[in-house]
Amino acid sequence: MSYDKELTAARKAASLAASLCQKVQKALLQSDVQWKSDRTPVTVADYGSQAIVSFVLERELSDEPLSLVAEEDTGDLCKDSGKDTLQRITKLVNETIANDGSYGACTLSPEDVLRAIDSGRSEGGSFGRHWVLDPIDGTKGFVRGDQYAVALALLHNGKAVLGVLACPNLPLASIAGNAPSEYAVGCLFYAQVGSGTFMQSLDGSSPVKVHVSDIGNSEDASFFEPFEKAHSMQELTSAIARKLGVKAPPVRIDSQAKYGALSRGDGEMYFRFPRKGYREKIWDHAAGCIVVTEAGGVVIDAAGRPLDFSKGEHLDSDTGIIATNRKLMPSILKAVRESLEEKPSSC
Ligand SMILES: Nc1ncnc2c1ncn2[C@@H]1O[C@H](COP(=O)(O)OS(=O)(=O)O)[C@@H](OP(=O)(O)O)[C@H]1O
Ligand SMILES: [Mg+2]
Repeated sequence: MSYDKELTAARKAASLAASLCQKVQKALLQSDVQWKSDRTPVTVADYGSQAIVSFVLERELSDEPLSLVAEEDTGDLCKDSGKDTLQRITKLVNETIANDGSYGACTLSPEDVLRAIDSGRSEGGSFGRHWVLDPIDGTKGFVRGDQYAVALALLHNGKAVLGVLACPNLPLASIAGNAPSEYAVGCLFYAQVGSGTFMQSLDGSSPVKVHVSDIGNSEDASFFEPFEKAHSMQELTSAIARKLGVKAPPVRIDSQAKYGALSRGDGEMYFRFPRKGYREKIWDHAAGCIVVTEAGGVVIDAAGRPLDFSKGEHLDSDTGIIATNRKLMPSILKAVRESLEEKPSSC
């Protein structure tokens, strides 16, 4: 089955959302950042990005009802204190649509923007088609001025069948070895089941097919992990790396830009071990997972199982996530198992 039409719409949606995010990040105002009840930040760009993606998918795929599982909702924007923020988001969304030019004189009202954001309230599940969106993955990185991604995937009967990652600050050339890059930035990765993974620049260069690294000796391999210490146990990942004889220091970058970088061979492994009790969300992995697997890689949990996106908004894995190439996976799983057995149970 082909998802060409859906992929074209997803690339357009993620690219437009990324351009809104770039504009906000360049001149971020203090009032653009708010804190959610789970003590994570949300910005006008997270909301604007979600509204744009929902708008573009509705417009481009109008022959099917949109089911969207997305991170943000309008709870805080509907309060009186959210009115100015909603005006700012509406302006950003309309400017982005006008700049694109393909939707004529279309202008969204604040109510249209609220509706577009709230169309992301679907619960997903194992039947039918569900879009999965993180409008800004790595909001902390976004606020810091670092890496972030717009991550959009389509699930069909519980499986990710296409994924798009827009990474506005990721250099087009390899970031291997954490080397500061003088190259242009702004990458769009996309994959469709059975068709491989491609990367192009966000400003529209011709796509190139990408492939994960084929290094099979872990001593020559390097690994990615979350930038934020609170998102993964760095003492555990360094123990795993020691067992594998990895010499290179960890490459710590925010968001699913890690999956994108891995898919083109900038590094060989991505280790993610949240602390006990944290439940992973499908929008933090669905797009990245298909981008890596279609590039020849593997993404599994620490128990060796493929990620299951069919259970609603959460992944049922609570053991950690590993992405790598096929050659390295067996030795990594062994090192992970041993390191988890040695780990103090308080972690
Ligand atoms: N405690 C904890 N443990 C693990 N993961 C968490 C945790 N808290 C948040 N999150 C989720 O992490 C998303 C950011 O992605 P990363 O962890 O890969 O990036 S980072 O380098 O740490 O910033 C981040 O995505 P966004 O909220 O979209 O930014 C969260 O979904
Ligand atoms: Mg987010």
